[in-house]
Amino acid sequence: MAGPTDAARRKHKVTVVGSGNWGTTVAKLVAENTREHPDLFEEDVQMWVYEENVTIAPDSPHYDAALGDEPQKLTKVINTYHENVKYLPKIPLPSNVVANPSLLDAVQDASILIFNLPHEFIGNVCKQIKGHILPYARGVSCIKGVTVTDDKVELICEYISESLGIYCGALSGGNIANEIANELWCETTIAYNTPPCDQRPQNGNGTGTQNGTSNGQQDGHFRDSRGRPSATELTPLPTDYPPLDHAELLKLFDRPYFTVSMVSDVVGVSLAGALKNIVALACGFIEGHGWNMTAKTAVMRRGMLETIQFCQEFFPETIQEMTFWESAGWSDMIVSCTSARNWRYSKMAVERGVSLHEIERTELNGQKLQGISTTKEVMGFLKARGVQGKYRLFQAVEGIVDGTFDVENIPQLFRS
Ligand SMILES: NC(=O)C1=CN([C@@H]2O[C@H](COP(=O)(O)OP(=O)(O)OC[C@H]3O[C@@H](n4cnc5c(N)ncnc54)[C@H](O)[C@@H]3O)[C@@H](O)[C@H]2O)C=CC1
Ligand SMILES: O=C(CO)COP(=O)(O)O
Repeated sequence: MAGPTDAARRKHKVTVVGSGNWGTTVAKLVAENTREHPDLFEEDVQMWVYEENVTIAPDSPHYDAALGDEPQKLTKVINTYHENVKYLPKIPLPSNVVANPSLLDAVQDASILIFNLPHEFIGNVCKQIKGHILPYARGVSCIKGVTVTDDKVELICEYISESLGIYCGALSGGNIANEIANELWCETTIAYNTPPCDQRPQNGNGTGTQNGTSNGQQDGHFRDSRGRPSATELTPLPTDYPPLDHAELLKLFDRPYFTVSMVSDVVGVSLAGALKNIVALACGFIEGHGWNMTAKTAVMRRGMLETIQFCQEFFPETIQEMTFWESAGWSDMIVSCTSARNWRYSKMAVERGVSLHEIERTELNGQKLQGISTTKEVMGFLKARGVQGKYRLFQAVEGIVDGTFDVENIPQLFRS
């Protein structure tokens, strides 16, 4: 059947759910791309902002003497000055990033939902938007973390898929938001298995997927990221929209300063991104204690082994070891253990002799350390199964966070 003419085509409306350091950066790069591809995407990108009041410092170019230090709504400041002065200061945003304090209004009619907020808030967000999104919306989760419910560990993209009844892929990589916002080159990984019901014939050669990403299921029924059947029926993307496959996702996310690799291993990409935050805390503790790069590489190596072990033990169905050589694997491990927030602030905690919670409260200005909750969640899951002893580095990190294990004893973990 012939598709719609260009004139009759709808375009994808893109919404970023979240506006922290990474949320705002991703909104920026995606908005640059929606401008460059008006045939595929609506130009404006909605960015849901968890509304709060901010005060503009007198040395800021946006300081208004008439208002002085009177608090202003963050959304209003972003839409007026095109800058997220709290979570991504000094980075000009394209004017087509539209900050929206209403979650339901921001997601309304969006066919592409980019979830990008600390993982502890995703449950509440999904509860609020369930039933208020397009049934055929598609998601990409940029969130690094897991959800642990009823003694089960779930990938964030899986959780989103199941609670909203939509397909959701995962974006993760060695990505420091401030560097990418400053357009310093890096790469990332997107795992997205185009649902069979969305696949369109392309150039007469069958489906439009690359890299053999089809999950092999043709009836429109929803399968989770591990290929398991679910009772939920996935609503196909209507054919008057442009297709949404790897080629279109590259057009949405890839920038000259942000190189995207598309893969199919949603489990590996998601878990590598979540678990490296535990290892990053360990590296910060190590360095805060006075050890240096050689000690950190030992911890990174051990952390990667425990990460792969965790994936193989609990998610054996689709895990692909090559994923750990993608940006989502070793690149993220290295950058997180040498220059990201979980490393930086756990180092500071040891240097100052205060708890990580205290550092998060006093130093991060509203930003979150995902490693703290991920350690607790993952260890809770391992303990419920009685296998915590097989994950000695993760266990030690939990002990250090709780004050029951001394950083000094980390080398003992490496002695058989
Ligand atoms: N910042 C970075 O360099 C990178 C972050 N990530 C991941 O991106 C995800 C999002 O992190 P960031 O954007 O950096 O966040 P952030 O840590 O910079 O900011 C925290 C955000 O949480 C929001 N918030 C606070 N309370 C909330 C509530 N009750 N409900 C909903 N939102 C609330 C704040 O408004 C703010 O937008 C995380 O999973 C992180 O691991 C991934 C790659 C790079
Ligand atoms: O995921 C990240 C690096 O790839 C960012 O990590 P932090 O949250 O520790 O800054």
